[in-house]
Amino acid sequence: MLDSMDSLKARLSDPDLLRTQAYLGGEWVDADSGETHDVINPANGGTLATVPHLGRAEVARAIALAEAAQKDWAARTAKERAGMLRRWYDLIMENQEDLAVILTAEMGKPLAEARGEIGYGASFIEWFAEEAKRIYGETIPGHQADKRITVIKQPIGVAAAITPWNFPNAMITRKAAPALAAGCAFIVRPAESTPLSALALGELADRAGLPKGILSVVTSGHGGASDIGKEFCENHAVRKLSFTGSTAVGRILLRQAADQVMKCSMELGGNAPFIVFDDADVDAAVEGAIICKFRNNGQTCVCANRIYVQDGVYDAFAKKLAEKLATMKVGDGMEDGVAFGPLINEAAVAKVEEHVADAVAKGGTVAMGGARMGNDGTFFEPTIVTDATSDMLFAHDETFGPLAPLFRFTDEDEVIALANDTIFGLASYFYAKDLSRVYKVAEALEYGIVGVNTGIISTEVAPFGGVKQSGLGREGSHHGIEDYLEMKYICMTV
Ligand SMILES: O=CCCCC(=O)O
Repeated sequence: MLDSMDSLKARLSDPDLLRTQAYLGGEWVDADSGETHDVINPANGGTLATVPHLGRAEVARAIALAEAAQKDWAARTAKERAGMLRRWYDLIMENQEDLAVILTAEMGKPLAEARGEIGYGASFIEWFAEEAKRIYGETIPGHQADKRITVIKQPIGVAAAITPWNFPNAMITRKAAPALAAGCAFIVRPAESTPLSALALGELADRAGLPKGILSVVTSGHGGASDIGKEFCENHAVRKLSFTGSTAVGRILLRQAADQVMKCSMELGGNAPFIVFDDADVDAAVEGAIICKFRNNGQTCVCANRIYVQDGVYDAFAKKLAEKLATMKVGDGMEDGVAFGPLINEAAVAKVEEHVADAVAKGGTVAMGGARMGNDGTFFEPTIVTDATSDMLFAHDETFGPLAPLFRFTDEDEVIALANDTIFGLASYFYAKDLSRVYKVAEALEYGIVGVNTGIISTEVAPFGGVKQSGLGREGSHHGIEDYLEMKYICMTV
């Protein structure tokens, strides 16, 4: 059982990957105040490590070091930057198992899923190492006979990021890789519950030879995020902020960043609809729903939050979903065969409980699960609520847990209106076979991402991001590097 630093170290082939100091300008440091905070294993409540609780002063130093290092980094050839990123990628893949163990220990997702996240996270580094060499400019025919116009793209400068606990590796690499490939310096404040994965990435970046100051990992505990967020937003050297997390926090950061007109990328909340039409392959839809609703135990911004099933297949879908879920094991993510780990903390469990109780009070039926499990850890049964209706909390609020509410619908226009009836617009999914329906529905859904006959939409090659209050900007794909670049137009008289 991983419930202490010693037990975690003993499980690693390379215990030096377990870093417990912040990585600031290429050095491993403690907080000026000496304060630390604990990193807890959600599967058993054990303390895995303590890491520094940095304040604004240390973060300001990281920013100054980043600013000092960035111009040299940007002046290197794209090939040089790409080579270093490629070394970082190789080291991550060589250490995939250890990184997955660290990730499972601090976050809870099953080890197989953690291995998948390490591969997914690394894929952004591989991808953007290649994209570094394709930051092309433009020539534009002059507006006068003696004019020549060219457009070049340059790194924006120092980029800062605040990342979430649910993907402690991939949400860092998806931001760091395009930033570094573009020639920016990058500082990340990882979530307070999952700093160890971030620090391990820092260790491997160091081994890959990234120049000092180009990457910093600044850790802090409860309450520290808002201080660090303020430093990121108020420090004039920071020219770009990228955030993945809740819409509520995203709004605060956007307001703060407005004072120095900082470029922002925001990957915020979702409330993904998952629609199963009568003409769908129901078995495929059940498979898709399991992956999409229960990935990371429902704790993913692109997880289905509302499952709409058409009358003709409603009962069959509900039955098959319950049968499949009944075969899947809940437990400590380090154990073999576990499909669903613990939720991240007590508050997460309380939210699922609240959504179940609210649904029951409003006429919903708990067809499966519905309760927390055991006395230790933060485990919750995979849950299905049938007879879900639009007045229930989960219709408008992301549950972020293993609760699948099944809404019944009859008509295509009706379900599109229901699916779009939210302030969010990140991911959506539907299952159908009729080709004209597929086109029509895909176009009508007001979301940045639409999965058609698939429950998995995440890949480094596609632009990930939302519309409405789900965010600004896109991550991944060839578009993902643009957020870290500025265009400069040069007008020349010849
Ligand atoms: O919660 C959001 C993390 C995004 C995970 C993904 O890339 O699929």
